Order: sequence, then structure tokens, then C-alpha cells
Amino acid sequence: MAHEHEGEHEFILEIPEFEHLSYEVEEGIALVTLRRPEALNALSQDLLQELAEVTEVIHQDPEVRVAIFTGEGKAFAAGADLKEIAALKDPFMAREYALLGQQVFAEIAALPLPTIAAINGYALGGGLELALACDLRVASREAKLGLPEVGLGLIPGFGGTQRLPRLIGRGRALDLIFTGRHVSAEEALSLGLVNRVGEDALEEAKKLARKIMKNAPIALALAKESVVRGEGLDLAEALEIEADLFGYASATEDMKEGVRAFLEKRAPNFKGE
Ligand SMILES: C/C=C/C(=O)SCCNC(=O)CCNC(=O)[C@H](O)C(C)(C)COP(=O)(O)OP(=O)(O)OC[C@H]1O[C@@H](n2cnc3c(N)ncnc32)[C@H](O)[C@@H]1OP(=O)(O)O
Repeated sequence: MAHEHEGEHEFILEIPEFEHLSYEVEEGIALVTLRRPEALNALSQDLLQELAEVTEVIHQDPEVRVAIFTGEGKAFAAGADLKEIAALKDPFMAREYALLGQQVFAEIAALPLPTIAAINGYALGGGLELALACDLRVASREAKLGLPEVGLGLIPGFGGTQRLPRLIGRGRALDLIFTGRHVSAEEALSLGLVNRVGEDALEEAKKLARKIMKNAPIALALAKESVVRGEGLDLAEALEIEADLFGYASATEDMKEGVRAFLEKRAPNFKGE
């Protein structure tokens, strides 16, 4: 499969055949759907590999403005594949396994565009960690979220011990990590673990994507970069980065268009330039 983009330079994007997920792009929104419903979309190594590949495709696809990750069936993803975890022979293999998940999720987190997890059902363990690697999370009312690893004698290993406290604070994160309990969509909303709850997670996520896409694409990428790069730094250093990126944003055609449109009392027509 390939998308063709006609224009000054013809560009052909090769899209691999995926077995455990599907990829489509509609009106600027990339939709990645995990498709192992018989195992509640458990994240096998093959599926993680495909997630890495699809992330690279999203990175290269100039049509994509926002990416949504979701799952087929009653789960977003019920965690790492426990059959594969059971087969890990020693701590070194287990460490490699954690590093694989961490690396794939770091690639998703580093995408230079807004990403949304549409949590249509269970998001447990590695499944929640995938959602945490996205910028925003939208859940359906019946979704259940949690990090149940300690109940298996494990700990969250695909980023959960780091991204969850950064998102909702240490105390609330440790409540979820120590108890392993499943929280409802409503509680997840009150914890700040999800941004929105709706009848249909995917429809709600698309609505949010369309709202985001009204804004200038380069500004969105720079705003994300500023937030992400600033996270590990002290305030003074982080503010310097913000000022630099504000400078980049001010040099775009879209900035001129945005300001002109405001003064002319019309909607802006952003081109991502
Ligand atoms: C670094 C990251 C580490 C981790 O992520 S560790 C894993 C953390 N996740 C979990 O512990 C959740 C495991 N799953 C469950 O607790 C339950 O499932 C649910 C509560 C999500 C749903 O329960 P119900 O509705 O009764 O479905 P069902 O019969 O348990 O599952 C349907 C099929 O899906 C398989 N499955 C579910 N989760 C996983 C998984 N994480 N890895 C591999 N397979 C899984 C089952 O075994 C079963 O399959 P079959 O029909 O062949 O018996």
C-alpha cells in the first residue's frame, strides 16, 4: 500500500502490511487500531514491532496532522502479552522486553504532532502505558484503566512508573500502582488520567482532533516540543527553550496568516509553513 502526494516533488510513502494493527488516514487524522481482539489486544512483541513501524510511517506521512491510537473490540489493550512474559527465562531477557516497550512508546511520545489514545475499554498494564505515551487520552464511559502488574509479581515496565506520576502526581500514581485496581472512566477523569469521557471514545477523540487541527501545525509541534523538552529541566532552562521555540513559531508563514486573519476578522487558512 502506498500514499501518493502529487506536487512539486512526487513523494511515495511505502506502508508495510500489518498483521496485528490497521492504519488509515482520513482528513489529516491517522488512525491506528490494535487488532488482536481475541487476546484483548495484548501487546505481543510482534505487535510492539508493528507499533514502531506504524509510528515511523506517521512520522513520514505529510498528510497526518493528528494521530489517534485505539483498540478493536472490548479492550484498548489489556497489557503486555502474559504468554510471552511467562516465557521470559531470566532477568536479562525481561529487561530487554521492558526496553523494547519503552523504546516503542518513546517513539510514539516523540512524534512531532498531537497524539490521542481513544480508550474504548480495558487499558491495563502496558495498555495504559501506551495511552500514557500519547499526549491526550479520551475514554468511553465503560473503560477501565489500571496498572495491575504488582498483582503478577511485576512492576510497570513500559514507562508507567515514570509517566503516570508525572501526569497525575506521585501519591495518586502510587495508589494505582500499589493497589493495581481498575479505575472507571469517571474516576480517571477526576484524577486527570484522561482528558475527556464520552459515549464513544473514538468519536470523542476525532472531535478533539478536529478542534486541535484548526490550529497551526508547526505551532502545535513547537508547543509539544516545549512542554516535553522542558519537563526534565529547571524552570530557567526550560523557559529559555520556550523563548527559542516562540522565536521559531514567529518566523512561520502560518504566524503571519494567523495574525492577518485575526485583524481581518476571518478564519485563518494555515498551510503548515
Ligand atoms: C510491562 C508491562 C507489563 C504488563 O502489562 S503485565 C499485564 C498487565 N495486564 C493484566 O494483568 C490484565 C490481564 N487481563 C485481565 O485481567 C482480563 O483479561 C481482563 C480483566 C482485562 C478481562 O477479563 P475477561 O473479560 O474475563 O476476559 P478474559 O477471558 O480474561 O480474556 C479474553 C482473552 O484474552 C486473553 N488475555 C487477556 N489479557 C491478556 C494479556 N495481558 N496477555 C495475554 N492474553 C491476554 C485471555 O487469556 C483470554 O484468552 P483465552 O480466551 O484464550 O483464554
